[in-house]
Amino acid sequence: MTEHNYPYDRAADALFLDFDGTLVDLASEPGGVLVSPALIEALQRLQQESGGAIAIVSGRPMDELDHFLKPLRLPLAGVHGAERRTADGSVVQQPVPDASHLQQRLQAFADSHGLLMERKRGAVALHYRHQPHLESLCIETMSAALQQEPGFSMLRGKMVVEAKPHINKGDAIAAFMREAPFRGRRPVFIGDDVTDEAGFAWVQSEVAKGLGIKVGNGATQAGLRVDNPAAVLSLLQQSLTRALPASPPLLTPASG
Ligand SMILES: O=P(O)(O)OC[C@H]1O[C@H](O[C@H]2O[C@H](CO)[C@@H](O)[C@H](O)[C@H]2O)[C@H](O)[C@@H](O)[C@@H]1O
Repeated sequence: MTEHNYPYDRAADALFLDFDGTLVDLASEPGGVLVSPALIEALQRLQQESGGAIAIVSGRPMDELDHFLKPLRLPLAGVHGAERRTADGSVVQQPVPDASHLQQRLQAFADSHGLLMERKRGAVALHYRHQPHLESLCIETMSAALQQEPGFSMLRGKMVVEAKPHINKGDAIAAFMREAPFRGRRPVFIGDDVTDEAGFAWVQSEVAKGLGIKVGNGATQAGLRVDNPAAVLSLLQQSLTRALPASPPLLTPASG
């Protein structure tokens, strides 16, 4: 890997990180993810040594991200960008449609099928990890419910189907990139899921000229690929300790 395509340079780049499946391994329940002290330490040092140009961009609400990442207070985008905390600590809430009817309707469906439903501000997630055979039914039910509820987009993730406002992770990263200390840097986004493709598309656009790094298998438009959250942590740790370039084995071309 040459210096030119070095995957992340803390002095010159702005780093955007997805949470589930990227920084932490997926768990059977949303509350069950484990955050290692080594990850907290790496993120803390990166925040200090990158001039604060690091943010988490997640489908989760920001209060959950704060909970899992405590004692860190990082810039955050939650609910796929519907809410953001900027580097100076200001909170920006995007206007979102009222999700209460949708949540009510889906709660009845979830209860009757023993599914887990997550309520978020302006969004709702229907999890079928414990009942994968109900995937099609969940997608059909969400799709039908959204016919009655304009203002939401349907988004499929890992064992989950979500309704969220018409905003995506690309919009959230673009908003950070208009602000200090991100402005003027090259955006690098690391993510693992279909929900991260909008982020890859934006960072690799002609406007942003950045880099997307996909975690794990699956089709992607990201330029590079890394194996799993453990390898992401190694990449973050390497970027703290090594001069350019980092050792190549962690990253491979994503090729589709
Ligand atoms: O954008 P992300 O940070 O990747 O968040 C996406 C969704 O992550 C969570 O669900 C996923 O992780 C759970 C814990 O590992 C897992 O049980 C579930 O099957 C996954 O879909 C979270 O619960 C959602 O709200 C996020 O949108």
